[in-house]
Amino acid sequence: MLMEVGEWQHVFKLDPNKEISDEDLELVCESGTDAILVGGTDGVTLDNVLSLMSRVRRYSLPCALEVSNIESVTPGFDFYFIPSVLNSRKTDWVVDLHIEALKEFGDIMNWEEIVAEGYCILNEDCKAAKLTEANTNLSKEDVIAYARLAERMFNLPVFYLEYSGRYGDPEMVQATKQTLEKTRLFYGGGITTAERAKEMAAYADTIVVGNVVYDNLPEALKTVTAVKNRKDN
Ligand SMILES: CC(C)=CCC/C(C)=C/CC/C(C)=C/CC/C(C)=C/CC/C(C)=C/CC/C(C)=C/CC/C(C)=C/COP(=O)(O)OP(=O)(O)O
Ligand SMILES: O=P(O)(O)OC[C@@H](O)CO
Ligand SMILES: [Mg+2]
Repeated sequence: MLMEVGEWQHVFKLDPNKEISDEDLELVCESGTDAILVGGTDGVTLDNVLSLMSRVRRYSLPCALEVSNIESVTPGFDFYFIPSVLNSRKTDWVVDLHIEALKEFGDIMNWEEIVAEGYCILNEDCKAAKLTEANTNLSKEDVIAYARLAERMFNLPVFYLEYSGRYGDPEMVQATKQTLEKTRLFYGGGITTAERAKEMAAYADTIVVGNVVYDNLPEALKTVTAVKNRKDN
């Protein structure tokens, strides 16, 4: 696991397909968050990725691309996060698109910059679940088995519990965290307040805050201090 990524506690996920003003972007990048993850499910193009990357690059924090399609991959990011949706019903989203990409980029990839993520999507209504035909009807035992698959069988550096757009079950996150030893647990979904950020950060290694940046920036900014000022920090 890359040392630096292993230290991230709080990350803002910015969607290249959404508008953000220069003033708001400055507040986000200077909030004290550990990194910016650029990614979204739909409408992600080379143009909007390049534009957002160059704007984030004015600030000194790490900037990573979470690859959602091969057309929008471009040099210039610090890291490339590569999702595999472990609970997808279609192999495209688990390995097939990855094999196609590796045939194209495999020879020139800098593996130091690559972070493979095992996604487990639990909100059936989010775009990522619909696109990937994820089986979101999972019990705690199922999720624990996916976490073990990610860590013990696939040796993935990141297991990502994704509830995008909906606040998840803290008990599920706690149980997953207790299962994992080396693999880092990312939690994302519905973190819209400092309280929620604090609650999920007590279990997940890294919390990812997305839509609230666009819906309520002052609340989004409070999630950073909520995580960074925790007693156990
Ligand atoms: C030239 C150069 C520098 C090369 C770099 C090398 C490199 C990084 C090459 C790529 C290698 C590689 C193996 C790529 C994988 C290709 C690929 C397309 C994989 C599939 C990815 C995937 C599973 C996508 C499905 C959607 C998904 C999980 C997206 C992640 C982000 C996410 C969940 C966003 C939130 O979405 P949602 O809330 O549902 O919707 P909104 O957008 O409205 O928020
Ligand atoms: O947009 P929200 O609900 O904060 O989710 C964040 C992230 O996990 C989405 O991929
Ligand atoms: Mg989003």
